[in-house]
Formats: sequence, C-alpha cells, structure tokens
Amino acid sequence: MGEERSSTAGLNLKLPVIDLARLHTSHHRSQVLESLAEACKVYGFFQVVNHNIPCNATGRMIDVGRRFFELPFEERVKYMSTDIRSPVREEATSYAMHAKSLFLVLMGAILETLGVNTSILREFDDGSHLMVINFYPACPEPNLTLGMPAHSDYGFLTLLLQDDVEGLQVQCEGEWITVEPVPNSLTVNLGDHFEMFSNGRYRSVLHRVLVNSSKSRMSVASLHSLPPDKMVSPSPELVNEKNPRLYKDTNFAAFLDYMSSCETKHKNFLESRKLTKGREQAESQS
Ligand SMILES: O=C(O)CCC(=O)C(=O)O
Ligand SMILES: [Fe+2]
Repeated sequence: MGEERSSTAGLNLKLPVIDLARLHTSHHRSQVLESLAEACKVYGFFQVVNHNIPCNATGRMIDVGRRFFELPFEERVKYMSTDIRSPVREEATSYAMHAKSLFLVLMGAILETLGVNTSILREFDDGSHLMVINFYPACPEPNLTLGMPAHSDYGFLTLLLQDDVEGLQVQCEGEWITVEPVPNSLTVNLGDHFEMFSNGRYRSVLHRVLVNSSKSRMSVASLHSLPPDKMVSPSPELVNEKNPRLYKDTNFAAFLDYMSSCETKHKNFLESRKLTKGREQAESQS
C-alpha cells in the first residue's frame, strides 16, 4: 500500500463547486445544469454549497460521530451489531433524512442534464441508503499508509460530509487531486450505478483517503441507490447503435456477492459488469 501512496502526485487543482441556491433561480438554472453536466462527465465528482441542510444537522452529525470515536473501545463495542438496520442515534437519523432529500434534488438535476425520463426518481423513495462514519486517527508516518485505498462507490451518488481536515483525493486524468474541504459544503461522488445507468456518459470517480500526521479526520458518507433487489440498467434513451450498452444489469445483491468473493479496490466491480462487443445480448440478463 505504501508503494501506491508514494507513486502519485497529489495536485491541488480547482475542482467543481456547484451553488445549489442558483439551481432554484430561473436566471441561473441552465448555467448550473451545464456546470453539473461537465462535473459529472469529466470528474464524476463535485462539491455543493447552499445545499439547504441546516448547519446544526451537519454539526450535530460530526459531533456525535466524534464523540462516538472518542469513547474507549469497551464502550464502543456495546454498539456493535451485524444488523445494519439496528437503531442509530437521533442526530444520525436527522442528518440521514436531510441527506436523502438532497440526494433526490441532485438526482433530479443530474437526470435533467442527461435529458432522460425522470420516472426512476420515484424508485428512490424507498431506495437503499447506507451511511458510513469514517474515522481516521492521526498517523505519525502518513506516507506509509492510506486511510482508505482507491475505490469507486457502488451506488448512484455518495454525499460526503467531511470535517475541516483534508485527506480525500479524487483521480482525474491519472492524477490524484486533493479535495480541499470547503466550509459548509458537501462533496458528491458519482458511483458505479450511475456510470451503468448513464451507459458510461457519466463516470464513477476513483477516490482514496490520505491520513494526516497530526490531526485525526472524520467523514460521513451517505450512499444512495435503488432498493437492493431492483436491477440497475442503462436508461433506454442512452443506448443506441452508436452507443451500445456497456454494462450488464446489476443490483445490490450482486455487489454483496462480489464483495464477499474478492477485495473491492479500484473500479473492479464496474469492470466485472463490463460487456464486450457481441456478448451484450447473451449476458445482459445474467
Ligand atoms: O473519508 C472520505 O473522505 C471518503 C470516504 C469514502 O470514500 C467512503 O466512505 O466510501
Ligand atoms: Fe468512497
């Protein structure tokens, strides 16, 4: 892992920041949609400001996460469960509800940029929403490790709330770009399901997390997709003779099977769903 970490640059480039307040003004809407389309196509990633999630909901979420990780292990272990549906704290529930609403707004806007039927939006009402609280302790030798290895997320969109310590990097044209935490922003990653749904028009972004030598870091990732048993297929408008379908249909259960069979690094899961010319028809339903 150390080798992977030290072989890349870590550039500080200007990544796209989308002002959601402008999306709701008729004057700026088309400009915002254009920036959003560009961000989804080129980076598979953007940051959003004026996202309408109240500061106290994001603040309380970060605070409750930190307090949890400050507990001694013996205390934390009491909350451990193999049931991902076991009850969580009120702060997390409130933040999760805000994150879900924001996800629906962003999905609506991104579907609009693709010019496709938006009926899929309804299916997200009872879609899957997984929340992960990541805690990265300070590491005296940050160059020897990674907080999280390079991967792409499985869902449609991941909304990431991070504290003010940088660490997240996204890959763009083979270079690792550090995402500077913008105050009161959320970062948004397109996941593998979006790449499949858009038939490769928009891309899921490869990202990783560095550790810091003196400060710990916390982030809260909300991963959104269709209900686990629903198949993700390419939007029919985006498949034609010029653009043959690129991926086999998939669902969350297929992802879990894949996870239990191997390590989900890089964009391996997406690769495993890739169709090669001529096999499309035979394999699209497998
Ligand atoms: O901590 C971060 O910045 C990113 C976390 C992440 O990529 C994930 O939870 O999938
Ligand atoms: Fe991720």
